[in-house]
Amino acid sequence: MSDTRIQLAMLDSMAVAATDAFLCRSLISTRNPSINFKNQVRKLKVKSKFSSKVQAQLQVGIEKQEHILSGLNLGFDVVSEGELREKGFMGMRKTKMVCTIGPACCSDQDLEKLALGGMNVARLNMCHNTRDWHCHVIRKIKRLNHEKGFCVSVMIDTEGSQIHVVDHGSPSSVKAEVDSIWLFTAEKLEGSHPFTVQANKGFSEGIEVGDEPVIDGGMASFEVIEKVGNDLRCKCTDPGLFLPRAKLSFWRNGKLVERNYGLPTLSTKDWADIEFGISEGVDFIAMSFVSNADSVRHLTNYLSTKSAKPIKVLAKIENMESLQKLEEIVESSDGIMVARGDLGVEIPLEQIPTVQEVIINVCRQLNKPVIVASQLLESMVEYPTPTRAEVADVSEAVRQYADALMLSGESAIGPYAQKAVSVLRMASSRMELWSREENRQSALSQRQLGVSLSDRIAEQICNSAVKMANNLSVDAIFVYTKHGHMASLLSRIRPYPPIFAFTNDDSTRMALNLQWGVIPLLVDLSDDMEANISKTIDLIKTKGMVKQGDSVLVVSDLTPAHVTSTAFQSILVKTIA
Ligand SMILES: Nc1ncnc2c1ncn2[C@@H]1O[C@H](COP(=O)(O)OP(=O)(O)OP(=O)(O)O)[C@@H](O)[C@H]1O
Ligand SMILES: CC(=O)C(=O)O
Ligand SMILES: [K+]
Ligand SMILES: [Mg+2]
Repeated sequence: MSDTRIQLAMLDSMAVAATDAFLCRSLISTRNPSINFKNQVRKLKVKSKFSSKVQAQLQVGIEKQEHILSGLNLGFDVVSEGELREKGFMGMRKTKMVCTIGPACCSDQDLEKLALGGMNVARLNMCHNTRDWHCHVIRKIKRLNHEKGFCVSVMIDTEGSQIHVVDHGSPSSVKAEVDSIWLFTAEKLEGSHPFTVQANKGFSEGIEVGDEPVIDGGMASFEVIEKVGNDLRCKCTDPGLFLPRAKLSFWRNGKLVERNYGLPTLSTKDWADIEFGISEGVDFIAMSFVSNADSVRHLTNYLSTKSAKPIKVLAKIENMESLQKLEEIVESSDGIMVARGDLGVEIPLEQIPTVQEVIINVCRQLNKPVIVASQLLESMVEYPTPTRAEVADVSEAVRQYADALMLSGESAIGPYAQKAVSVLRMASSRMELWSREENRQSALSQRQLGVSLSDRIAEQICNSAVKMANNLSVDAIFVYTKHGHMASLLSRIRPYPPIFAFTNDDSTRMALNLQWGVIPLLVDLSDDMEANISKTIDLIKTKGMVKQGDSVLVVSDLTPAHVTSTAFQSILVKTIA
């Protein structure tokens, strides 16, 4: 073929592929400046004449590549970049947001709006819907990340073994009146059976006449008046509602009947869901109804052998056993969720706020990210504004320094998902600012974190780094990190400035998404720290995001091959020239 014909053929196929963002990505992922789509096209265009249709297609390709390149050079996601431009370093939101994805927010457009609103992690609750449905959602999110420059991590949440209502004869709620008599059974009933509730198998094991079944931690209460086989005949003592999948707990003499249901933390279905999560490359698995550290370690070990990419395991604290073994569970996990929905079924509601604070503090002490979940803006499942009490609750979680806040039904089934996200965003930004001022003015030292971690050198370096960053009022902290270790140690101290975590590991980037105050950025890093620093500062400068005189504090956990001692680690303060 002649030169021109080869070029023509190349250009034609490029034109077709230009509309395919996948090619753009692969061009970029080579990070090879010689394979620059625009230059290639420009070079070829001058020599050839093409139809306007082909020209237009090429232009789409160029724009797509430039859009992606503009973020990828610095690994910035479009949301963090926009926030930095708009609000400056100190205005960046520190508290992360997790949104449960459900039928009300699963279209491409809905997901994009949530991502634009600041969703850091999308949660898929495997209790609901089909694996196929979840698969579609995960792929949509990954596509959005790739094509539109977002950085949304994916979490699946296991169903776990819990006693709940399977069928109460209605797709919505059913009222239980005082003194009405109900049959609780594990048998599946065909046809209409008023006053009958199907629960899952084994629900009545160890339950006696006189015990009190409680629905959703107090939505309605009953008394067992007769036990026939495995069925319970019950009288309603406190009227209320059965919601779909309502949770069931049993009380005796004012105390929760603690039962070993004989059910494993992970059921056969959960393991199948975990396999699904591995094959779809999720970033987090939230494990429901954890009762000891062994089950967490078991899953972690399993994932380390079965999954090519690291998947973080989050243990959900939602029953009495997990509270009793809190420290060992926190230590064994990669992070924690305060699952207040089920927790409120097992402990008196008035204990939730203090238990939440204890869990958050233990997590910070042991350097694990922590999510506060359930009912944060519950009224927004129905209404477009939250109650004042809900805003106060969200603000309290932010003041307590939770890493992340989670929406459940507010995003999954409510019509006001984006509004709920913006309420979280605004309430957290406001409280972050307030706490910072409050800490500064009253010189209140933040809760002292004791020396508690195995890597004491890195811990002390990060403690000192944050103290310096705060005292010197630097504009940002830059940390260069392989697995996110130093980034999380810095986050743990909750510094005033934001933490820009530069990593060349995509899994690290996605995992850091959950951590307080960390903006994870994907960049090529070398063994040469000086080069890494000047490269990233130059890139940020090129984008006009820093100005002369801004200062950044720099730390790193990257150890060049020729250095063997951790004493290499040091703290630098750079003023932008
Ligand atoms: N994928 C989904 N498909 C349909 N409905 C969903 C989905 N995800 C969530 N929902 C709905 O949103 C509500 C709240 O969601 P969420 O999963 O957070 O609560 P939950 O079921 O109480 O959580 P958990 O079972 O983990 O304690 C659920 O009751 C359910 O009705
Ligand atoms: C989130 C969850 O599982 C709960 O609150 O129970
Ligand atoms: K769940
Ligand atoms: Mg739960």
